[in-house]
Amino acid sequence: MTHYPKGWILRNLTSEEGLLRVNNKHHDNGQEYLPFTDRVPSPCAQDSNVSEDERIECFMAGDSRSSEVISLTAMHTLWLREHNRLARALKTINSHWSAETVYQEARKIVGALHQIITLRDYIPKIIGPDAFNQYIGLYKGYDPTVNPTVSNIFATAAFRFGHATIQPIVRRLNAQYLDDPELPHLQLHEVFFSPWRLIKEGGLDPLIRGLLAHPAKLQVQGQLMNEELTDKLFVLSNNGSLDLASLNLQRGRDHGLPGYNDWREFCGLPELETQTDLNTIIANQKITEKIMELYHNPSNIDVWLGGLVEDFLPGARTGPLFACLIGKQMKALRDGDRFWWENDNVFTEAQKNELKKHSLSRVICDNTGISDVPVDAFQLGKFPQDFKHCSNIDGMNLEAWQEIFQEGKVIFTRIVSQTCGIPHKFLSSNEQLNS
Ligand code: HEM
Repeated sequence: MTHYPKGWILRNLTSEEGLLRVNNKHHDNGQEYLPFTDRVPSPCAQDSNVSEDERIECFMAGDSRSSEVISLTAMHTLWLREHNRLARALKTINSHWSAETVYQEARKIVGALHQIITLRDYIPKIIGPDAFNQYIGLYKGYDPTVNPTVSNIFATAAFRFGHATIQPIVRRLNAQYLDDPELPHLQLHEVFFSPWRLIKEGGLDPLIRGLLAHPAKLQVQGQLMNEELTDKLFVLSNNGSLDLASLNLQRGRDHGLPGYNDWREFCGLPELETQTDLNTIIANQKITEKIMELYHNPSNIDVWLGGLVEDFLPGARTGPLFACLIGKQMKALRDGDRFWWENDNVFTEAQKNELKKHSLSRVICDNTGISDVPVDAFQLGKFPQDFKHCSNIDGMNLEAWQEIFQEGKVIFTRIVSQTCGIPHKFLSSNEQLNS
C-alpha cells in the first residue's frame, strides 16, 4: 500500500473494461455493490433469520477493513461507483482509449478527488483554520526533500483522534431525511462486520442520509469514546469483544512512541510539569486530577490520551498537539508527493479547474439515489433549509479529458479555460497525458 492519499482502497479489482469488479449477485436499486470476498464462508456476521444458503459474505476492497462497519462499507462502495462512473464517461468521450488507459485515468481522478476532499474540505475542520495556516499553508509545489511516509505518531496516536468522534448509534433516514420505521436505529456493535445489513436493509442511501444529517459524536473530556467501542468492539482477528481505547494505548506502547510531553516539545508547545500546568490546556479539573492519579507525572501520559483530551483549538476538533501532528503529516503527504494533483504536469490547468469544482456531495449525487445534499458534506446542516437539490451542486466537466483527433491521430488534448471559456487553448497530448 502507498502512504499517499490516492484512493488506494480501490486497488486490485480491475475488470477488462477498466472498471472495478462489482458484486454480480446483488444490486442497490440498479447501482453497484463491492464484490464479495473469494474466501468463503467468510467470518462476517449473518442475519439470524435466514438460512445458510442466503449468506452475505464480507465485501472485498483494496482495504481489508471495508466491512468493519457498514458506514465505512458505504464509503468504499461510493468510491467504487465513482471510479466506474468516471471510467464509463471517459470511455464515451475517448472511445480509442484502452481498458488500461481508462482504468488509470479514472483512478488518477479518484486519487485527486480524495486529495482535494481530504485537504480542502475535511482537515481544516479538524485542526482549525489557524493550525491549517501554520502547519500546512498554501501549496508551493513538489519538494523532493520532503519525506511523505506516514509517521508512527500519526497512525498510532494523532489520527486516532477519530475514534472519539464516532456515534454509538447508526441512523438510516428516508428521502425526507426522517427516521424510517422500517429501518430502526442500530447500535454500533450491530453493524460490525455485518454487510448483510447494507444489502438487505435499504442499501446505501438511508445510511448516507443518516451520516449527512447527523453530527459526528462531539468529543467531550468526560466521555472520550462511546461504550460500543470500549466494551463491544469486534475485529476479525479476535473472537471476543475488544476495547478500542486500550488497543490504541497498547499499540502506542508496542510501537515505542515517546510520551506526551516529548511530542509537545517536538511541536514547540510548552512542557507541562504539574496538574496546574495541565489545567492550562485541559479545562476539566476532574480529568486532570484523574490523569495525575494514574500517571503521577504529565511526562508519563500516553500521547494518544494526552493529545485527545486537550481543549479544542478555536474552530477545531482537536487540541494544539494533534493539530500540529496532523498538520505536519498532511503537509508532508502533499509536498513530498510528486503526483500531488496540483503539482505541475500532473493535470492540465483545465483539468485542475474542473477537479476543484467537485466535492463529496457531488460524488454522493452521482452515485446514489439521494437527490438533496448539503453543499459541503462535512458541514452539518438541517434538512431542508441547509440542503440543495443535486441539480444545483457543482461538479467537474470531463470534457477537459477529451482528446481531439486530427487525420486519424490523437493530436490535441482540449484545454477548456475556466475564466474566459473561449477561446480554447490546445496543447500536445504528449505533454498532457501522465497516465
Ligand atoms: C466505527 C468506526 C471505527 C472503528 C470500529 C475503528 C476501529 C479500529 C481498529 C480496530 C483499529 C486497529 C487498532 C489496533 O489494533 O491498534 C483502528 C486503527 C486506526 N483507526 Fe480506527 N476505527 C474507526 C474509525 C476511525 C476513524 C473515524 C478514524 C480517523 C478519523 C480512525 C483512525 C484510525 C487510525 C489512523 C488507525 C491506525 C491504522 C494503521 O496504523 O494502520 N478510525 N481503528
